[in-house]
Amino acid sequence: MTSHSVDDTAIIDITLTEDENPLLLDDNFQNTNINNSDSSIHNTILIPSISNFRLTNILRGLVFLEFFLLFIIWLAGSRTHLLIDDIIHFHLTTSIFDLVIISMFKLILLIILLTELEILVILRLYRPIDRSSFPFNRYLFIIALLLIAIGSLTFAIIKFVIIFHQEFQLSKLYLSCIYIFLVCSLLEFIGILFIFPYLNRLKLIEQQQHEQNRQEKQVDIRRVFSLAKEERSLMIIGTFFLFIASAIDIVDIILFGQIIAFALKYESMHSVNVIILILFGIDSINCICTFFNTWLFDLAGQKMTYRLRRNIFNAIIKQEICFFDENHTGELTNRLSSDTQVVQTMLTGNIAILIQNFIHIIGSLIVMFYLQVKLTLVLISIVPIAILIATIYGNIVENLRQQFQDKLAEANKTAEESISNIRTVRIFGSECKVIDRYKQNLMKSFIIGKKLAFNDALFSGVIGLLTAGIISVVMWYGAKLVHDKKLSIGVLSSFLLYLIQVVVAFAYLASLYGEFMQTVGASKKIFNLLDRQPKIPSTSNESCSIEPTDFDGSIHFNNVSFTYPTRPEQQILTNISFSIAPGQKIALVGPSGSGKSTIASLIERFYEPHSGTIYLGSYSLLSINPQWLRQNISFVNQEPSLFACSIRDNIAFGLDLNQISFDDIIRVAKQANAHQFIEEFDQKYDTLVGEYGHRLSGGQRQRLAIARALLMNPKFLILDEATSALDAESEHLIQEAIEQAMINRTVLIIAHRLSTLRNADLIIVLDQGKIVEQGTHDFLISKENGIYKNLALRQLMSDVST
Ligand SMILES: Nc1ncnc2c1ncn2[C@@H]1O[C@H](COP(=O)(O)OP(=O)(O)OP(=O)(O)O)[C@@H](O)[C@H]1O
Repeated sequence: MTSHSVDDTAIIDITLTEDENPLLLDDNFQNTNINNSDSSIHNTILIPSISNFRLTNILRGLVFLEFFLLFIIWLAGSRTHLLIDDIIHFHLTTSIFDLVIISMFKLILLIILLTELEILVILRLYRPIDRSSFPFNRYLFIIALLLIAIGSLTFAIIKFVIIFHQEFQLSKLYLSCIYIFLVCSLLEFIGILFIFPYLNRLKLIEQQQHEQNRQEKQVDIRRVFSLAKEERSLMIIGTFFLFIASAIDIVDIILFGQIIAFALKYESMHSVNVIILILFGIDSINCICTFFNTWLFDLAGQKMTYRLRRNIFNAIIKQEICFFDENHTGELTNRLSSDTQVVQTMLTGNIAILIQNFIHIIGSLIVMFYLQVKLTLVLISIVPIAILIATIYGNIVENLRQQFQDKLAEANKTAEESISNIRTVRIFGSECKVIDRYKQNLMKSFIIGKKLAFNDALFSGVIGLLTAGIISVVMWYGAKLVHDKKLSIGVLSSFLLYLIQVVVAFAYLASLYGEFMQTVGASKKIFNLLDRQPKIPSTSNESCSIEPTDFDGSIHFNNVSFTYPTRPEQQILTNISFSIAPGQKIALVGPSGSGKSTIASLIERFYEPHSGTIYLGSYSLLSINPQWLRQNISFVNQEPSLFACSIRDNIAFGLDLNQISFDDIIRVAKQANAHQFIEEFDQKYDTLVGEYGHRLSGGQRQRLAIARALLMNPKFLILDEATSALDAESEHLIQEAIEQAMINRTVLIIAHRLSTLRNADLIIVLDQGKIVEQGTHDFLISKENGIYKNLALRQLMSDVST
């Protein structure tokens, strides 16, 4: 495989055998260019957004530079016989041939592994399920890369330590080789540590390319941090206090060491007293700084979450109706509650811990180098191994944690569904069934939870063991130095306290990694929501801003066909054409599922037709301001849902309470025959209706919904089965109200009770999404074998039998 660039485009050439090539199986893969040549197939994948300045290329360049420099210095610095001498009489302290050889192998291995890893990640993206095509896991590649980097760094440190303490002088060229090798090994190690986030980023870029129609922005670290952009100043001031507090932690240890040193001298307590006083003084400052940094970071967190939740809610509410068909309510509310919480914890709480531990590590290492160079070098040579183990294990735990969250979310969905449908559950006596279903789903999360508990404990154990190991090694070496009279006990004590601080800080950082990955996951979901542009706008924009002042209530359907996006294979409406003249009363009838409510949804622009046009007056529905549309077209749907507030607020829901008088509310309630039952309640119009209006009867809910629609004073009124839940008396009263409300407006009624449609100007009969008959009641009833006539007869017979 080779990698090169064309303008801003990176092309990755992949040579695979026919069996191995997963891309060949993917019909949808657009940018694959396949050239057959004998037994191998040469594919070119075009990836426009992968920069040449990517981490893998920087690492490739670095190992190449390292080898090149070492090789040149080795060649230039040795005369031919010395060059051979360096190989034949190789010795760790005097030869540099080993560095050249290691860097050469490193060059070969790193280039192969990095390249293979990149291919693996990119290919897997296109065949995420077919794991059998990939014999190697990407983690294996990463482990191999890390082992190489750690091996090289450890070798560099050992060689550095050994030659640094030998008696004889080494040439400058020789020393420069050691320095180059050490610095490059360190940079390579750091670079490889970043390979995980890099690969995730690469994956994101690829996903973006692959799903071009989805407007997902790349979630990188910078973007996650941009969430707390407005709280930057609070966090900067907080960091200032944090910096002082952390610096005091470091100074504290110097003072502890001095106290031990003075105490060991058995002299007067004066010096100890002075140091104790200083210690108390600076620790008091430390407490004040800790108060300020905790307060400022927490405040920033609260502000950020407040803003983020508001923005997410705005984004959710503006989405088109189809979005809500596709997404579960529980998942969306989860974005608002737990995902924002995860981001808050990371961006404010954990950032403070990160900065504090970082300062502890850097500050402690500086002081440790100052106190004892050799001992610090021993520590530094062990720490990378500890980081490697902690990182690998941290990833395993993190994967489990992710699985646990997913399973728990599934269980929550079941619980939420059962609770919100509790009446249906009770009617069918299905309590045991839903309890069992919840238990089964919960069990799945519990099984992973058990593994997680074990692995969490093991992780703590591993970290503890590593800590103990590092402390033991450094203690042993420190004790040896004290024994050899090369180090004082006071310095060793301070050194050990610093050591503990460094090790604890590393342990914290290792545990933060998992949380950070969780934050990236949560932020990705948040950004997907924030970035998502509704496919149907809910407010006006350039394409839909018309507010027809001359709208007379007429509507025209011209060859409209439609399928629901969530069920694209089922055609719901086919070539529907009809016109509703101003002030007409039109009825839609037909068997259940024939598409009547769908027509109403299209007029409300909940969905858009796949072909054909709907006109309001002389304007296409798509060009009209959606807010204007909702003010002029009211819709009372089959299952009117109310909000958990007062009757008055429910009736006034679509309008600003300051713009309407209480008299208006009473007037429409009277029109909808709701006034009488409202007056019978103790608190009348202030009566609370409960969640979804469950404290009212079905008929009462419908009458309130009609009153709510009438208050909007719409030019066009849609009544979808609006009288279905009423008894004969109420239905009669409602019919009267509707007759009244129809004056000066156009009405579209969708009703099964054909007897209520006698006075309709036009009845449109639908069957399987097509208009099969239309005309007045008398016309349709006179048709031999007509669908309407059959429906009417069937209804008449069932009315007689009941
Ligand atoms: N949100 C949706 N997503 C996918 N399919 C839907 C959706 N809403 C309705 N459908 C399907 O569209 C078809 C027409 O439904 P619609 O509600 O328009 O029928 P209807 O004539 O009003 O029926 P009814 O008289 O029983 O209310 C049905 O097959 C239904 O399953």
